[in-house]
Amino acid sequence: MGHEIEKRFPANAKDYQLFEEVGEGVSATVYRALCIPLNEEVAIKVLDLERCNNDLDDIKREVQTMRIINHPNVVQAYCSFPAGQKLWIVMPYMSGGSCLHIMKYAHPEGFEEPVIATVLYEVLKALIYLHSEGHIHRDVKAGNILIDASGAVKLADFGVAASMFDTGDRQRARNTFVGTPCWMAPEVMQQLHGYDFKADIWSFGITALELSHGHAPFSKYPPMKVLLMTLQNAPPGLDYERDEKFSKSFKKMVATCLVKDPKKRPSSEKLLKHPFFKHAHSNDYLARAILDGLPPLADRFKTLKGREEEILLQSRTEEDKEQLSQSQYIRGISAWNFNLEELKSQASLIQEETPASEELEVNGTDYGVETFDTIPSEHQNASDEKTGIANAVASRKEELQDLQEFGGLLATTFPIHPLKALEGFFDVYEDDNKDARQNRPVAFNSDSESLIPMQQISHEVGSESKKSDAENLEGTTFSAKYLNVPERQKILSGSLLSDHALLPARITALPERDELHQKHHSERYCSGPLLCCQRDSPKQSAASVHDESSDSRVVQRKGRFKVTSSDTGNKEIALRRGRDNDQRLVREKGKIGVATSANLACGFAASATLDASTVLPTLQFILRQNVIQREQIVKLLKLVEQVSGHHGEPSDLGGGEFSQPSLGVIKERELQSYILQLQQQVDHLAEELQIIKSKNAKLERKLHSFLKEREIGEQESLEEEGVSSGASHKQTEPIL
Ligand SMILES: Nc1ncnc2c1ncn2[C@@H]1O[C@H](COP(=O)(O)OP(=O)(O)OP(=O)(O)O)[C@@H](O)[C@H]1O
Repeated sequence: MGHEIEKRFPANAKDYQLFEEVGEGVSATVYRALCIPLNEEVAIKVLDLERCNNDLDDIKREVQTMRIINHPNVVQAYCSFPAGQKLWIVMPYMSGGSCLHIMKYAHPEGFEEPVIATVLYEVLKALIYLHSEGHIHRDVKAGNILIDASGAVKLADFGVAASMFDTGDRQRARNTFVGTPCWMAPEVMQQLHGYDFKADIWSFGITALELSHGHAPFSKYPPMKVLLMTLQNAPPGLDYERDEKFSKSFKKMVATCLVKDPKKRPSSEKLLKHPFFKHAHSNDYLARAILDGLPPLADRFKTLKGREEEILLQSRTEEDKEQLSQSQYIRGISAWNFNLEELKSQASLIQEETPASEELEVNGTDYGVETFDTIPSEHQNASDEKTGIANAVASRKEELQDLQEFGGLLATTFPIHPLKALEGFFDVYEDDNKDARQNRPVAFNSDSESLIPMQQISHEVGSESKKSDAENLEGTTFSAKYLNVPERQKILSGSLLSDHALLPARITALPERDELHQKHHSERYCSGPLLCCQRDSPKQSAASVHDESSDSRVVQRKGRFKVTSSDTGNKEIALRRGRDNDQRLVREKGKIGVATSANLACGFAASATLDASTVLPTLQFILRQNVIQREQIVKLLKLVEQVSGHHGEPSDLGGGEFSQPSLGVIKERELQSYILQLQQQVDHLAEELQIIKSKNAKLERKLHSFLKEREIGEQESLEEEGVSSGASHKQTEPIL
């Protein structure tokens, strides 16, 4: 089927006519469009690769997953191709839009139970399919549940999906922090033991609550607070009194999904057997119940955006951060940004006012109640105070130094020209920008590697950028506020694709809106990768709109971490959501580059040329890198914990000062996580070995039966020959 689709849908931008914008995510804008040769309405997701903060791995994975999946409840990609600096993904047009948009537009208090049962039933079928195929969706939420005109429900957005069959580095990437905080399972947040498809079951439970109330639990809180609440509160659920309009079986179904221990959550298959889903209705019912009377999707989308902008304007004057978060939620972008100062205040908010309203969301019956106020006794040991402070200072210094060293270690590369890096991956690679490329200082030869070391690039590019790259490589520093950096730097939880990046492609001209976005760009809340970036002044940000080279400020990227530099000489490091924080060294034609693991998975030729002597150092390099990355992540997480005032280790310093776990504890944790990592690697190798062994056994059996068959065949033909020669012999005998 996939092949037929690819054949049917042309992979060329000129065969499509873009109409209105119908959706916007962190990384993409979605348009209604017409496939001209087929006269078929489609949706086109347009990603700006040059400006996209997403790893190319993520994009490739998204496209790859969308292409191979084939299920009525999952949005499949018809085809994908680059168009200019953008990547277009052509897919079925779901004219009802997302459940989130329908809800925000017409059902702000949530849907009725039969509607919820119907939607969730279909989503669960999608999850059963995905899980059976080895995929974890990792971003199940109302915003990713799409409905078409006939009421058919499909799960969309594979931007952060992972494969259970990933091995090695990719598999370890499942220890990463991916998803959207409100819907994110605790084990995904903790990153301790990795996670599996049960993470989707948690998100499914949260989505059930979202559809019931019109918003996800904790959605009005900033991300850091959401993380802490999810980890420390009892799981949210339907309240037996407050949610009395909902049936007991619904409440129970939600409660089975929202169990903190993933092992105790049911599989998607098992969940489908829950009595609640007996209340599911047909697609027709759904269309009648929630789509009848709604204006066209593009109009609804415009209205919702308008509302968001109003809130955005208000929040600018009132500094109402929660409203900002809510405004993004309304539009369907679970996108937030926050700075470390804010984290501190958020953390204090949590301590000061654990909200009664959230307690109501707790399924008080089944779960032990853990609260933020509960301080383990070891935290209260006053004698640790002095040591704690000394350790805090020493450790902070050490961390700062380590982080700086880490910055130096980031002399790894990122595809400077994403389209080129993706060449051969999409259905068609249009090198339609050759001229521009020739004039541009990029580090690609026509047939060369897509990935070249940054140092090398800095030699090859023009002198301007040579200088700045060299500077950046030399003097990379961290710039988080509490590490003595300017306040204007912010952390974004999100892969932010700035709106203005897509302005030229926009069909719907909304000058006021665009102006607004330029004006407030720096304050938009974005979801996706955690990203610490420069908070540009409106002037700077406007300049960056037109400055094609602005991306060149990114001088180093390494998984979650991105080191950038600005013209003013400020250096910054970006902390990005590590959808895939692994990188691999690729040797090809004598050059060394660092490629993300999916590059290899996608069959880049480089890996094929490796020989045994290059593999070993490469693997050692990867291992070292991973260990370093992991350590840095753990450190940064700890720093965030300190800022928030919450950590699980001794020394509550009181007096509003940061608490600081002792150096020994930190080292111990690091070692533990390292051991864990090694264990996982060993497990994996064992798994892989097992798979190879069973493949071998299969092949041996096949070979054996083949040889046997051949032997039998030979024997038979010999016998036949013997018989016939015997017969002829017999015949000739009398003659002789
Ligand atoms: N096939 C489609 N038909 C109609 N609308 C769509 C379609 N695909 C996506 N949309 C709309 O566009 C929005 C953004 O799309 P999508 O979620 O794929 O982008 P994204 O950048 O990956 O989002 P996210 O912020 O969740 O990472 C969706 O929430 C939905 O409202």
